[in-house]
Amino acid sequence: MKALKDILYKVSLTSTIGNMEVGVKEIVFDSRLVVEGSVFVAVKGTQVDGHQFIQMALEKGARSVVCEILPVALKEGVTYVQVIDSSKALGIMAANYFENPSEKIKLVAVTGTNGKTSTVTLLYQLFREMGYNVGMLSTVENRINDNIIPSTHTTPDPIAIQSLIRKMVDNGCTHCFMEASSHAIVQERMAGLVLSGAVFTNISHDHLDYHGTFDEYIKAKKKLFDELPKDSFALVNADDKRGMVMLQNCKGAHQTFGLKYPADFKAKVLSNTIDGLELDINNKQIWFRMIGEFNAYNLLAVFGVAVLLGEDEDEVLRQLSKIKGAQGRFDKITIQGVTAIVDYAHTPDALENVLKTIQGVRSGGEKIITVVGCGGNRDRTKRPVMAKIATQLSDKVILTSDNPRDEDPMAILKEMEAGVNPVDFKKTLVIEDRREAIKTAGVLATKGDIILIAGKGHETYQEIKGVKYPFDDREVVKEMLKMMN
Ligand SMILES: CC(=O)N[C@H]1[C@@H](OP(=O)(O)OP(=O)(O)OC[C@H]2O[C@@H](n3ccc(=O)[nH]c3=O)[C@H](O)[C@@H]2O)O[C@H](CO)[C@@H](O)[C@@H]1O[C@H](C)C(=O)N[C@@H](C)C(=O)N[C@H](CCC(=O)O)C(=O)O
Ligand SMILES: Nc1ncnc2c1ncn2[C@@H]1O[C@H](COP(=O)(O)OP(=O)(O)OP(=O)(O)O)[C@@H](O)[C@H]1O
Ligand SMILES: N[C@H](CCC[C@H](N)C(=O)O)C(=O)O
Ligand SMILES: [Mg+2]
Repeated sequence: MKALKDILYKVSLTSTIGNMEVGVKEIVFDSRLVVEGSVFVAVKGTQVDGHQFIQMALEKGARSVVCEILPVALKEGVTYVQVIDSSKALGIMAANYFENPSEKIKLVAVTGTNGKTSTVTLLYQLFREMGYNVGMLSTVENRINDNIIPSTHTTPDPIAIQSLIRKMVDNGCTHCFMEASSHAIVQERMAGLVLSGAVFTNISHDHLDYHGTFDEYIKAKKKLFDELPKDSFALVNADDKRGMVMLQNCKGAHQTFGLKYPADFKAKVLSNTIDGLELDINNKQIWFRMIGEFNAYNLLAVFGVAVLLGEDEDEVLRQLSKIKGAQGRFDKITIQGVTAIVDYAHTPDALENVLKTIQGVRSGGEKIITVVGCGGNRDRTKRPVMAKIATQLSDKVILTSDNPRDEDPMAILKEMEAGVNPVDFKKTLVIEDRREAIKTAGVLATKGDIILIAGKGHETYQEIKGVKYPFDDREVVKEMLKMMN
């Protein structure tokens, strides 16, 4: 068992009371999960302050406490450690507890509003194809080589991150690709990790419910780059005007990718069809199975990371062209001439990109029918914007439920409807039940039409009032397309 003082190595301490040699069985930040011999870390959360639960943690057998504010009454025999920032301490303690696995692996984090899952999945698939043992932490799933570990967050809590990376190292992984959500960065879930590099995909409207303002949201992303070590790389999208902001004061090697502005990793789109993309990268013409300009960015970011990690350019491009990408991202199902696309676009920017991509690849007068909703308990400001984009860029739109969570689905739909221009009322339907909405799209479609089902991608549930009911857009689409036969 490790001693508390070793687990606190590199943590900024304010004061300590009691025996620092006390053994630590587990690090716990939720009092309900305390086991005998744990150290309880009291974290100020978004809902409650973990300091309230110190007493409960001690009753359940915690032998030491790490906190920002010491309790008024101290318990005999307990070690109390006061720190400046408990969330940060938690990350560093988790790293020490698991013996700093991120120092033994090439760890690359990807941040940005859209494209994180797509980029880390492509990286994971590419490095697997190139014969490496690889780990991945993503919204869809976590992986240690071919072993799948279900994912609960885009970026898990620090204990889960460190324990997963420990397992990766123990299983011989040389690389790990992970998503860094803005929530995770602000909440210090990334603390204690040693990164070989970080990637910035783009930034647009999302999560303002959490960050308050767009500036705060940008700052959250920038924090990842501010904290990069000297021997790492910072690879940013040169075509996103915040790309350069990420690089200000960043100690990592500055690297850029893009299609428009001068960049270290640059490409030209030669063709963009419903079957794939042809890009010119360094005077080599390569065909990829991914669709849409946004995927050109993801592919370039992946190419850049691989080259910066020392891989051979030609080999990377050869292997990348075979790869199929992440689940639920532009997933295409075609039956009887009708194409349905299931996509995780759940932000205005992503929805606009996907619809413009579909417009760009359709060959003639086919209709675009879009089924879309917005999640409950999440950023409300995006609701009217997404409805507006959907109606402006489609021939027919069915507004429906996403994950209503604790909100009234019809109230969410009203907020979406408020964004629809009067001229577009005629093409807009509101159907609360998502299955019915998807099936109605099938009824409205004729041969050649393209149906976009946006917002839930890979998700296999629909969350309503705390219950996750089984629901998979891809399965419902298959039912719908069969029904059309
Ligand atoms: C809003 C948010 O981000 N919350 C995350 C946060 O919880 P919190 O600190 O706010 O929790 P809290 O309920 O206020 O509790 C504060 C502290 O008291 C402790 N506690 C609480 C109750 C008790 O009885 N005893 C006790 O000790 C809690 O364990 C916690 O340490 O820290 C937890 C541990 O890391 C996360 O699990 C939790 O994610 C919640 C479930 C969540 O839904 N998060 C979403 C918004 C999220 O993180 N999403 C991003 C992706 C977003 C995107 O890009 O799309 C992600 O990375 O997944
Ligand atoms: N580089 C990109 N730029 C803009 N849109 C993108 C990009 N890559 C993917 N998208 C669109 O955004 C959607 C979400 O992509 P992805 O899941 O890769 O993003 P993410 O950043 O992981 O999202 P989340 O924060 O929810 O985990 C995709 O379904 C696609 O529609
Ligand atoms: N990681 C994002 C995903 C949103 C996906 C969408 N289907 C929704 O439920 O709003 C979140 O939790 O905000
Ligand atoms: Mg993701």
